Amino acid sequence: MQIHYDINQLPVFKNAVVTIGTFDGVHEGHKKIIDQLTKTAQEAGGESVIITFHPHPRKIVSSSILGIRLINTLNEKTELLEQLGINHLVITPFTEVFANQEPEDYLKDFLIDKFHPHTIIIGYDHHFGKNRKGNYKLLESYQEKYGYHLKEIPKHILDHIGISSTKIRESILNGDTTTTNHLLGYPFFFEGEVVHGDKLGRELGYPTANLKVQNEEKILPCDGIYAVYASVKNIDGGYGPVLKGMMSIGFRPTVDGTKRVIEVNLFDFQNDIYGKTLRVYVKQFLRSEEKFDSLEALVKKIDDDKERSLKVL
Ligand SMILES: Cc1cc2nc3c(=O)[nH]c(=O)nc-3n(C[C@H](O)[C@H](O)[C@H](O)COP(=O)(O)O)c2cc1C
Ligand SMILES: Nc1ncnc2c1ncn2[C@@H]1O[C@H](COP(=O)(O)OP(=O)(O)O)[C@@H](O)[C@H]1O
Repeated sequence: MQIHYDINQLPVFKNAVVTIGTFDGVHEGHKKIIDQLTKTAQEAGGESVIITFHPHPRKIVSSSILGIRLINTLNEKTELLEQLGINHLVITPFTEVFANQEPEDYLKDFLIDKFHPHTIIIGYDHHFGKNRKGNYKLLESYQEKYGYHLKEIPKHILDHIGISSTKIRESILNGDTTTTNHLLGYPFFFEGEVVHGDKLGRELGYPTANLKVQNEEKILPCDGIYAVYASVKNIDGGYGPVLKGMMSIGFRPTVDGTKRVIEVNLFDFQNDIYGKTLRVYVKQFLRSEEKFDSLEALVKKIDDDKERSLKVL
């Protein structure tokens, strides 16, 4: 997959079959559209092209959803799309100027001039251009003039997809790992830098890598204890072996914690990984955080968490 960040330096696409969307989560619904994209491209003897936007358009055009948290960072989305056999991913900078183009200008100056599409695959309710005035009908009316084919993604599929993204965000925030991972088609994951904590973990017999998540847009699971898989990121950007472990997110009431921390204890692991990045795959919610009367009681519960984790991992 070729990734293009500069829309003024795009190659000349061969019979481009294009679809446009944010694809947050790259979930099972998105995969249906992408299947159709790659199939159509094959039939047309052309290249499959996904046009996506960054930052998320809703951050630019809708002040009410400024705080929207995303299932994937841009890098994660790119990585997931890469696995789906698409030829080109075009990451279009979504600016106010871009958002305020007249729909006809967006069609001519952006879609036609930059992509010369053979086919545009689009949802019946897709909107574009200033005040979201552009729609499927407008694309239909220019079909002959610009000579592209148009394929509509039917309502029932789009409804399903819209519901999925919202449902996935809700389920992540509710600790419903079963729904999250089922709709995504893969375990929800995030990354954080391993930072120093209170050094109590090792005394309890459970050292925990405390994670600082850099990307403020990334949605994170609700407070609680989870069974997880995790991989340490290498300097070259690759990942080490997948390890089993358990994660605690919360305020740690037993030790009178005052800020939310995310910490992971890895099984059969002894390395110093301060400063490294850890990717965590959130497999299953185990329980909510509790306040224990003693550290012994906490450790006993963590022993039990480990046993339960090993059963589901
Ligand atoms: C699997 C697991 C479960 C935990 N459950 C709780 C809990 O229910 N209540 C709580 O106060 N702290 C809980 N903790 C947090 C511990 O109190 C924490 O690991 C300890 O304070 C060590 O912190 P440190 O890494 O900053 O040294 C849990 C930690 C882990 C790894
Ligand atoms: N099995 C393990 N799981 C998690 N971290 C480990 C493990 N073994 C060693 N470590 C290292 O120990 C650190 C955690 O020890 P801990 O006493 O909890 O200190 P801190 O309070 O700084 O997190 C981790 O950041 C990591 O570098």
